[in-house]
Amino acid sequence: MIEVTGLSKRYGDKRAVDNLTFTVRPGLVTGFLGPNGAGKSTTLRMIVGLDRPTSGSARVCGRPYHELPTPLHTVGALLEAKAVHDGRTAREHLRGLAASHHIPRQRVDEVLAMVGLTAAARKRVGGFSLGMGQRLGIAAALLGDPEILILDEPVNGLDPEGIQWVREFMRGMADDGRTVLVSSHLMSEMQDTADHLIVIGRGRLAADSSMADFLARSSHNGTVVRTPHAPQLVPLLQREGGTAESLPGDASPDGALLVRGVDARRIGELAGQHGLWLYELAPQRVSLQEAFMELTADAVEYRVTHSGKAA
Ligand SMILES: Nc1ncnc2c1ncn2[C@@H]1O[C@H](COP(=O)(O)OP(=O)(O)OP(=O)(O)O)[C@@H](O)[C@H]1O
Repeated sequence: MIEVTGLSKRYGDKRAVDNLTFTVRPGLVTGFLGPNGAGKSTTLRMIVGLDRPTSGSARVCGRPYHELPTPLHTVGALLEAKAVHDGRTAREHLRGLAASHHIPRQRVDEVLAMVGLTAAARKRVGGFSLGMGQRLGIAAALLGDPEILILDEPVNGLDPEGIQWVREFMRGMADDGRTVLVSSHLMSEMQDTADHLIVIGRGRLAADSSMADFLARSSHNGTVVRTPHAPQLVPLLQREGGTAESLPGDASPDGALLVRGVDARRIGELAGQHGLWLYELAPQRVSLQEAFMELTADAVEYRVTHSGKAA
């Protein structure tokens, strides 16, 4: 469990993180999203004690990071590319880390196997591809068999096979009851991976909800309905509290409607009860990208109106 309470960080006049409060629960993959410069990395760095908050607190397993007796056994973090001696091999690098944290040597070979780097254990890290470097970073995070994993952009630069691997790895960790907090710019990737979302904009909390609820709130939701009987169907939908508008850009002779507020099943029932023909009844699957853009655009607009000038 990670508990962030009233967390703020100022750099001079800049509020990089502004009064954030949220909880990251075990057993779930929690996605941490926000536009560039929103304050994600700063927040993650404060959680793992690399940056000091201006105010507020971040606790992992009930304690501030610096009070954890054995931090590597509690939190494993992959933040920005770590400083690694290029001349060392992957195994030497991990053995160094293990030794300084009193972790038995054999754990190094275990984590190398977990991330698929056994064959590269004797290669010098300087010759590693970006993807191998990411795997090595994840191996380092796993050394202490931590309850909590924090991954900042773990799929950056990975090929599709690597992305798939990270996705399955995070799912496995969450299914195992661990807490997984992951930031990513790749919305399609997050949509397939995260159970829960924390979204920030300009350092502030913009959303803290399950993936399903986050998507359900989007105005992009709706059902496309194609019917020659729109004049009869639309009042029926309105009576049920729904709205119907012409589908933008649609030029077909039957005209398509985008219906909101009444689900596809009920639309079909209404049409059937009144003998109205439907040529198409298609619920729209809103993408995380669309829902995210909508939310973060709103946050910016709100701030402009609120203060009277662009913040
Ligand atoms: N050491 C620092 N000194 C001054 N400003 C900083 C410092 N670190 C971060 N910032 C500023 O704080 C804000 C938040 O930065 P941060 O890197 O946390 O955002 P982010 O959401 O991780 O962005 P990105 O997605 O681009 O990585 C930015 O405006 C950034 O310029």
